[in-house]
Formats: sequence, structure tokens, C-alpha cells
Amino acid sequence: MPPHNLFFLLESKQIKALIFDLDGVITQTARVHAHAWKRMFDDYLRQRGQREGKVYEPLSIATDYRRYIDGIPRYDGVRNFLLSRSISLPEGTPTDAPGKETVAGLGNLKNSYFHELLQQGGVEVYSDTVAFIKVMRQRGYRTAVISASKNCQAILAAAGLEALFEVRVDGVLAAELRLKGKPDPAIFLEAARRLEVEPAEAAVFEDALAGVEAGKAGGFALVVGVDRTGQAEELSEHGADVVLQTIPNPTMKNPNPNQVQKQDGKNLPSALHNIKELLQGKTPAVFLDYDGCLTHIVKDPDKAILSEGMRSTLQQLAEVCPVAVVSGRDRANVEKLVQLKNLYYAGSHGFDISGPNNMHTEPGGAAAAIPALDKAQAELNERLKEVEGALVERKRYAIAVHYRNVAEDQVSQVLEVANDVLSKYKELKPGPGKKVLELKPNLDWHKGKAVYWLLEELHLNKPGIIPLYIGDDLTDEDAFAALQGQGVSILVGEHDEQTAAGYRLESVEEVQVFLEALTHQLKKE
Ligand SMILES: O=P(O)(O)OC[C@H]1O[C@H](O[C@H]2O[C@H](CO)[C@@H](O)[C@H](O)[C@H]2O)[C@H](O)[C@@H](O)[C@@H]1O
Repeated sequence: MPPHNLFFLLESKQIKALIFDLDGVITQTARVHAHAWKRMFDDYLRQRGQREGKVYEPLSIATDYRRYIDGIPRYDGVRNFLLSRSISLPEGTPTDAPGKETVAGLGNLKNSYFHELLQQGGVEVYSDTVAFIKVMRQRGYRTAVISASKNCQAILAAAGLEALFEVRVDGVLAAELRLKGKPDPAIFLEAARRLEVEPAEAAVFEDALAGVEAGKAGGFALVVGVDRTGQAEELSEHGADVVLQTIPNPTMKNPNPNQVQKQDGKNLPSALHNIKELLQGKTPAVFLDYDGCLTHIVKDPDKAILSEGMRSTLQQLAEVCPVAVVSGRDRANVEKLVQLKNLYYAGSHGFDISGPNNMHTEPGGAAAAIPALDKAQAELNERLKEVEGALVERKRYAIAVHYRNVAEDQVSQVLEVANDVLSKYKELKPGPGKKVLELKPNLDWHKGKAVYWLLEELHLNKPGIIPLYIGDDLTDEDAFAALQGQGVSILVGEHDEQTAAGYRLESVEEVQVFLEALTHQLKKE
């Protein structure tokens, strides 16, 4: 299964519309359908077997239903399955009495069983999908529901979900328009047409093998396989771009940058004295900056060595909750400095991410900036080689031009060179930090986006988890802003600007005390 992050994929693919299959994605009626089919076919095969003096294998929901029936129009399902048992029946007509020995008669019997079961059990919905659709609609996504079932409208009405969809293409409409059934993409394409989007602007959510095949065949931008029954591999093989067991909770979102509240860092309350309050009874997912947070700021970046005490603190914390280091440093460099295998690492300000079990991904899309970074690095090295104390530090997706050790009267010269080089590359933009000017990919990606990305990827974007970010620098402000009102942000020491953080810690030593207290608190719970 390819690595996935649903919200990131929807954004990066500029998707405008979401098309959901009904049974198995929105409502739990796939199971009801499966049982109705099984009851009808098992009875029929038994009676037919007695008549012919042979034994027919009953319908298997795990194999036969998925392969020959699931997601397919009713009479096609009857025909498909019977053929798999080498049985051919006359087609009959839709008005055939339920149980008549025709394709239509057996299909009609299945339908009456389905309604019987529905009346007994009602319609249960998948609350993850419903919550997702409600929020995504508020965010401006257009939505459609599709179903091969002629009962689609009745099911939606019974579940109170009709208002969630602008467009419905169901078995009734499909028959009217003579749309072919899945795996033909016709039903999805009709939904996209009615939503006035191209397939390349829409994502399909499907639980059936024939459904993901249809999504793929239709050229949709994203085919999400929804695996409710343990068939993740098959969904991928049949065309799902990503497979999800549950639809992620979209409650957390990047805030509007204009609405971020900032204040003087000196006025913030101490995080140390408010641990219980800031956890709000939830489990934290902890995100930590490196320089100035886990180690002191020192003159030489290579000498910012993690203390054994801090390493042990991190190790113990990572045993009770997820921990990530989110740094401006090169990802491989910060991994080497921390040397803990059970942590996640986001380097180059979040463009380069790794984690346990060989996880490695570059979600910000910065690869295209590498040639510009290479050229800028060569020019900076050349033009700054005579300036004593100037240091050009290359990271995979950024260049830090350090001037901490440059004589005061030469700092402006270093900054001029850095800005002049920057001006030559539209692929790069400036990023200020502590006695450093960085050249970064000119993309809408930063530590805050990386934190969101990790929350989604690790399935941590859910109500029981509270993200907690600790950092000292201007680049950490992106993460503070992203978490405002949705998590806890802690500023270590101070920097030159106002902060979006909600709490403060005085020093690296206080960070360690705080993390130890946090570990202690979590172990107690
Ligand atoms: O996001 P961070 O983990 O805080 O990394 C930010 C930058 O940290 C390093 O530079 C800073 O720390 C150095 C060592 O203490 C110090 O000499 C320098 O003045 C600081 O700017 C690192 O070298 C950079 O690559 C990071 O971007």
C-alpha cells in the first residue's frame, strides 16, 4: 500500500469534488445486501441441487459475493454468480414474481429479503464517513453519492443523509440512462458530470473491487479504497490509489493565517505549572524543535550535541506517546544527532520526513528545487569564502547562511550576498532564523504543514489526541500558528517577534523537566 495522507492528497491534487459509493462506505448496508444475497442463493442452490441430484457449494460472502456481486447492478449480480456455478437462466422481466426461476425473479427475491432485513435492523451508518462528508462540505468540496442499488434513495432517507449530497446517481437513474454497471466507470462519470467537474478534479471513495476498478478506469484523480472487510490488498490490486480502514477525522485544519492571535512571549503562562490543564485529559502527540529546544544554541552547528540526559528523557517519552523532532536541520543530520529509532524526524523544515519501520517520505514536493539549491550553494560558497566566520550549511531542501560568528561590520555584507543569490532563483525564498538566513524552496510548506501531515499519516488527528509543539525559533511560529486553538504550543526562551504560542518554557533545561513531568503524568494515567 502506498503511503497515504488523505487531506494532503486532496489538497495537492487540487481535488474539488468527492464521490462516495453508498453501501459499505457511507452505510453499513453492504452487510445487509450480502446476507440477503446469501439467503436467496443458498436456498435456490439447495432446491436446484435436490432436483438435479447434485450438490452446489453455497455462496461465500468472502469470495463469491466480492468477486461476482458486490457493487454490481442486481440482475448482473444474479447472472454473474450463476455463471460461476455453470448455471444459466432465462432473463425474465423486472415484473417477475420474487423467486421465479429467472434472473429477474431471483434478483427480486433478493430485494425482498433485503427490505425485510432492513426493516428488522434499520440502517446503520459509518459515522467516520458521515463526519468527514459534513466537514468537507463546509470546506467547499462538492459531494455526490453513487450506488448500483435501486434502494439508494430509500436507504439515504432512512438514515437521514439525503441533504449531504448535491448529486445522486443510483440504480434507478443508471437504468433510465442505460449506464453500464461497475467496473464500467459510467456511474461515476455521470456523477462528475452532474457536479460539473472533470474526473481529474474528483476523488472516488469505494469499498467494492468492481468500484475501485471503475474509479481507475474513469481516470479519477484519486481512488480511495475503503476497506471495511480486510481486503486491502485486493483493493490496491484492483486500482485503489490508497486504502483506508477508516475515513480520517477532519476536525483539525490549518487555520487562516490572518486569524492567528499573537502576543509577547514574555506574557505567556509557564507550561511547567499547567501540565494537566494543557493536556485536557487527552494523550499528547509531541513535536519538538531541535536547536534551542533540545540543545542550547552554540556557535558551531556541529557542536549542538544532544545530552545523554535529554536523549534518555526522549526515549522514555516515546514509550508512552508519539514523539517527532521537527527541525530546520537536514533530516539525516538530526536523526544522527538524536539517535533514537522510535521517533519521527522531519528535516529541512518539514520537507523530508522519516520514522520507524523505514518510513521515509518527502511530502512538501521540494524535489524540483534541488537544482536551484545546488547552484545557489555553489555561488554562496564562492562569494562568502573570504568572509571570516560565514558558514554555508547545505541541507537536502534548504541552505542556511550562518552569520553568528561573523564580525558585526561584515554581517550586512553576508546578508546582501545571500539576498542577491536568492533573487536569482524564483524556486527559492528567504527564511530568517537565529543569526541565520535560510534559502528555502518557494513552496507553501513549513513546519506547521509537516505537523499536520504527520498527524494525518499516523492517524493522530482524532479527538482523544492533543498535539503539543515545543520550539524556540521563528520557523516554529508556523507550527504554533497551525495548532492555535487545536493543540498546545510552547515557546522556549524568546525570539525577536510576537508569538502564536500559548505557553512558555524558559530554557532547554526546563524543556527537559517538562518532558519528564509529562512522561510521569502519562505513566500514571
Ligand atoms: O529548527 P531547528 O531544529 O531549531 O533548526 C534551526 C537551525 O538550527 C541550526 O542553527 C541554529 O543553531 C546553531 C547551533 O546552535 C547556531 O549556531 C545557529 O546560529 C542557529 O541558527 C542549524 O544549523 C540550521 O540548519 C537550522 O535551520
